[in-house]
Amino acid sequence: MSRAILTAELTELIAAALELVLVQQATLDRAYSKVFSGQRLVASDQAAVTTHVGALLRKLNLYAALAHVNLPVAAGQLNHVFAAYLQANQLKSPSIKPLTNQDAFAQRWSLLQDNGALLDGCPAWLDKLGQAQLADKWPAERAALAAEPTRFIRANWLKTDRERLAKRLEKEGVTTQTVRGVASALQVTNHSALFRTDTYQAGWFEQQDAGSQLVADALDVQPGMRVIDACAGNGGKTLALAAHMQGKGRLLAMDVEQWKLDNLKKRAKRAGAHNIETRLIASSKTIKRIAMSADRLLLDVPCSGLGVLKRHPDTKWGDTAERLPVLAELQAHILTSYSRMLKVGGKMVYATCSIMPSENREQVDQFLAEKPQFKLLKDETLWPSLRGFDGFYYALLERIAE
Ligand SMILES: C[S@@+](CC[C@H](N)C(=O)[O-])C[C@H]1O[C@@H](n2cnc3c(N)ncnc32)[C@H](O)[C@@H]1O
Repeated sequence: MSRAILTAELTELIAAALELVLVQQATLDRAYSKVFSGQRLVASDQAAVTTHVGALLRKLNLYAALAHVNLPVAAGQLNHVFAAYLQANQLKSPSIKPLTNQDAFAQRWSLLQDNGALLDGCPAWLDKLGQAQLADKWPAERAALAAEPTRFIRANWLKTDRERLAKRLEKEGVTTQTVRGVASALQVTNHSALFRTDTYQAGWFEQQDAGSQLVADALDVQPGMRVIDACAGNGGKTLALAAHMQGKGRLLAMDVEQWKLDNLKKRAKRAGAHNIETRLIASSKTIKRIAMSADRLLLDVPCSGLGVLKRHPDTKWGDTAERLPVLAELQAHILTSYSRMLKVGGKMVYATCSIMPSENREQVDQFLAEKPQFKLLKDETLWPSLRGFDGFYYALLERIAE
């Protein structure tokens, strides 16, 4: 934990972010942008807010149980949960009273010690799903998903290399270390205001999890190719693909949300990625028009996000469980209908930020059973428990016939 005593100002910001997420159902990103807007906090204070909000949300059910509060947390009970969090982590705030005396609190703790899922901040629906899908593997992943996330950045090869980037960042007070096995990744090792650096403004790096960088690497993109990123979003992986292409060839970034493509364009400009074209998917015709045109195709499909819970713990307390069947249908649809954009001899990656087989290998197997013109070259689940990266899955497939 970053500090033992929280100021009243930080306490207020943390409470405001929690209220936005838990009572008003805002996403965590939205809540942060709202509470930080106009604040001009120093980097360490901003980090303190995100650290505490993240830590509380990762184990919300545990702190709620300690506070004798039921989920979903009602507005009037948020302070009890916050008080339980502070007391459990031996933190103090001038504006929040301890929940109870230490002996009574220790008694509450001791009653929960046998409940592994609760201690890992895992809701019952997720624990059931994880056990059903991952069996013996699940407890280690469940624990890893409750850990504090690591900050990774990707050196933008269009402008620099990893060593030059590390040196320039150090001069701006950002300390880093290289990440073994991920050629473009640096791990940020201090609480620094990354996005306020000149290095960032110059487009030398993007914040991107090391696992996400590996997914982009798996597509084996080369300069001069015709590449499509069909679920590009804000362009995290698009920009990594552009770096592999070194400005040569064409990279088409598509999505169903225009505002995400607009963000992507701004990021591409800063990164110096000039061979990216964006296109909104308005209907199935957008896909049909470019059938069999791509050497490489990335399908980074909408998913549950159950591999990236460290970074987005709010996912556990929203409506993810109810959305799973809808997502499964969408994933199968995208695989089947978007794969037609790939040329014969071309390769595609189907990827998710989930570690659940139902969204991953099972989708790929079902697709291959229906489409013998594709073959699986390899697939991999990036387990959060292994290297501290977020959890991802990718399958590399080749189109072998029309
Ligand atoms: C996992 S996110 C993509 C993340 C992005 N590739 C990155 O690395 O930053 C999935 C994206 O799929 C988009 N999406 C949802 N439905 C879609 C559809 N039917 N066709 C294409 N994209 C879709 C979402 O808007 C979202 O941006």
